Amino acid sequence: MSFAELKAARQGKSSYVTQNSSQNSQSSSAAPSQVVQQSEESLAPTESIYKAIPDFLEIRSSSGSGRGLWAKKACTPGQVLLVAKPHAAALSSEHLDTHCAQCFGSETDGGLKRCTQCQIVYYCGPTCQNLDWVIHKHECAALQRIAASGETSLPSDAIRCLARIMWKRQKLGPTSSWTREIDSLQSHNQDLKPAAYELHTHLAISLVRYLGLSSPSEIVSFGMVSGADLANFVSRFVTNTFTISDPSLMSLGASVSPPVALINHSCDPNAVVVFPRSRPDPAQEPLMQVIALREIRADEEILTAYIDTTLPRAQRQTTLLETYLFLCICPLCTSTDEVDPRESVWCPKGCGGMCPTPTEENSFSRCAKCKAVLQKTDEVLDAQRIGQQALDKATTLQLSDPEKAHQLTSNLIPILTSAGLTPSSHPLLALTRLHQALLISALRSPTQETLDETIVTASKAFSGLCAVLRYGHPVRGLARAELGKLLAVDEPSPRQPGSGSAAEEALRFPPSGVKRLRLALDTLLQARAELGVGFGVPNEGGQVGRSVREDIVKLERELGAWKKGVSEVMEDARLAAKSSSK
Ligand SMILES: C[S@@+](CC[C@H](N)C(=O)[O-])C[C@H]1O[C@@H](n2cnc3c(N)ncnc32)[C@H](O)[C@@H]1O
Repeated sequence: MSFAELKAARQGKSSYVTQNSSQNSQSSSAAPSQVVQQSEESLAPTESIYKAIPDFLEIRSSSGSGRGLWAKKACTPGQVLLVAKPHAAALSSEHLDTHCAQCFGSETDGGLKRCTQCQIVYYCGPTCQNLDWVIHKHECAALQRIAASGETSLPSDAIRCLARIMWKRQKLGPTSSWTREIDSLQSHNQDLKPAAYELHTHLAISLVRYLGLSSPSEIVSFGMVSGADLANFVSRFVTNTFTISDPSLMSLGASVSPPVALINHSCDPNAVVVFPRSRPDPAQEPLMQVIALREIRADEEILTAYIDTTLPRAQRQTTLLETYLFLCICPLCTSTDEVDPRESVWCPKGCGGMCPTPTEENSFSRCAKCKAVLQKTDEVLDAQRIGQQALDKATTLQLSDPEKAHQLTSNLIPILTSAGLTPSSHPLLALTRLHQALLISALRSPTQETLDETIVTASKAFSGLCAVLRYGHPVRGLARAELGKLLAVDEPSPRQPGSGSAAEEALRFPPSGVKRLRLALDTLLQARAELGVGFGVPNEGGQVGRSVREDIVKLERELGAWKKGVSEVMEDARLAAKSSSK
């Protein structure tokens, strides 16, 4: 449900206003002394083919993290560093009938038309269908083959993306710059651990089945000579694949872009990869953009985060090691700070400081500010354990059984909060964000209570995110925009005096009446500025930034009308007082 629909749903209720208005710079994880600049002469032939890389960036290699992209000149927050259309992209199965398979636009942008042959993929219209036909003609046959075989589930987005690369590779040939860029992606095929090897083998087998290959020799037509080539190809894909997201960061599918894949990882990144869809051109979308999150110095490496950096260090490192085969030594992973807000508990004495969350191995913990020792370590450990279990379960259930998922998040959040976990601490932050998403999707005809509960949850989630993500991060900007939009949905009548002291009333959150509208406006103005960084200054916050700007205009109008209403009432009162005194 959109916020506009939500606002419309709330308009059934008499509206207060309507009545009155009659209307730091981080260093790279690679050791600088080991960085080698790749001059044109020293570049391997494949490395000079990245046409998307602008002049102010260059490829350099380091012994720690291989090739990477480095800034030759200083860059500013919100600067677009790199723009690239993925070499290949595939929608995940649940979005095949809600998004265009070519430009990834959603059905809400306009009606979608189904491919009459496979009846599985959809397009915005003939333009997108024609643009995609060169690859879809193979895909269409493969999808029809799958349907005819009686298979009930479709191949995953990973398999469909891999197949799209294979067909394009077959069309363009092994010497095209497109294929050379794909072939230059890093592969970890030689160093795979058993679990990863199994995953890659499974992917390769599913791919061969989907392509309809019946003998090993058929692989030759794709420019590969052996099964080892195929294994390498799959390994390259796993190491270099990107999730395509919509402008509100909902995951839509998988993609591969060799120039963007040159960027190495940091858990405290100086850049992000987004798909802002600011002025969508069907031939160019889904368009990836790498945006600077902060000032980047000349000779500093561009680093993005491959994983969710709101997670604690151990979880981040496990994922990076399993999927990308490296041990992260970024500043966040090697920090010796006493407390990481991702793993923190409020001071037991209430001084406002934080203690590191205790662990099974080390249960001693004390406040970093006043040094008070944390006593209830078992309670914290239990809360974390059951919180993680509930989070896993609620995440799995959120689409199939949202009520059950909501029950889990509602029950667990108070337990974790009373154990003292801070809003930015894992798994409390993740549970709060999930709770917020579940509340929003259930807000069809909200009551004042459900709306206010959603606003309180959104505010807690936002404050947790602010402690762990730097200003401008798109996740933070979107959370701020969501909070502002929720505050703008309604402006309940000011609460009657008597329900609390004036001071208590002033502190109540969310506020009521015009104070709520002012807070909404203020939050949306800040969200617009923050989205402007995370989605790139020239993109003006992307699609969400655009809708925030529209909300701001409406709110300013409402506030203007409210002010006018109040001054008219005051004037009437003044005139009445004057005439009665005569
Ligand atoms: C998407 S690629 C990045 C480009 C890659 N360095 C190259 O040479 O093509 C991901 C791989 O780069 C390496 N890598 C990325 N970030 C790293 C880091 N912070 N430390 C060490 N290795 C890293 C890992 O081998 C990882 O699997």
